[in-house]
Amino acid sequence: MGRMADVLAFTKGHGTENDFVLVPDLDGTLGLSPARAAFLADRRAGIGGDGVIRVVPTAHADEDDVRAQAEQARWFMDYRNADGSAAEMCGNGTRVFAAYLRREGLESADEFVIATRAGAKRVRADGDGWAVELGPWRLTDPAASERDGVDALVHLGEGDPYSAVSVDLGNPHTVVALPEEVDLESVDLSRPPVVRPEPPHGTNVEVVRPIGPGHIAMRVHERGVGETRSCGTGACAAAVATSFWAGSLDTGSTWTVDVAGGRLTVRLLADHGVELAGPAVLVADGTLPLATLPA
Ligand SMILES: N[C@@H](CCC[C@H](N)C(=O)O)C(=O)O
Repeated sequence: MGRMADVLAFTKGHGTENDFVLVPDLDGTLGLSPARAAFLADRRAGIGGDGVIRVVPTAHADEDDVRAQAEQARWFMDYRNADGSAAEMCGNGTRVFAAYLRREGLESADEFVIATRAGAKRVRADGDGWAVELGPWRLTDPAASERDGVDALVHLGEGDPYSAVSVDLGNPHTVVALPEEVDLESVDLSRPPVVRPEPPHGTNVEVVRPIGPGHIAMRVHERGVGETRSCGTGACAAAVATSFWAGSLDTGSTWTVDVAGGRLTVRLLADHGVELAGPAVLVADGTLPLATLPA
């Protein structure tokens, strides 16, 4: 499987409607330039997705620190955002990647480790879906955050900026504390949020509304994409930030996180560990003539 002489095989999948185009590159010879990734993610001219995942043996990864994970993890999730940029991590992507590896017989166990740019991550089958350990999380600026729970201001559309805290999940997140009087649905995520101080590598912005004990709703603007219907690392960052603001980063606490595309479960673990659980759906398979792809 993978590539026949002149076609590219792909699978379309999603996790809570955060959708991906998976392309197998089982011998590590597929060139996936930013332009190619962006073409595959294009919803009009290409296949369409929030991201593109190249499925490649860890031993064939370009990056030294990814190849160093080869002893633990046979397969590397090479994740690209819809604009073609590489991202360190994608929580929903890890579950869809795991479902793909199992369906294709590339992994056979119910629990295994995958390689990512943010380090090796353990995935396990969890009912109909998959769970993944995404930690360790860390506050990006512990000194500022611990002073008053805020280390950034986020401008969303017109009006005053909102207070936020930045959480690193391997990729960057800025979680906005939405004032009670502001309706989550009214927030303008049609344009990229402006974050100050400006994060050096950009950031994903989550806007969070508490629903009840251990329950939040979230919308997200993803770096390299735009507003998406879910973000797994974003859900973890939102649960961490909400716990932090509440002053109770209790190990073992479980959060239900409602996103536009469904529901995720986040569990805070010891030593800044965090587990994300939720569905992983493989929707369709197809092929594309290689000649239609940009170089
Ligand atoms: N949707 C993902 C995150 C994908 C990467 C992100 N856009 C970034 O650039 O960091 C998730 O489920 O975590």
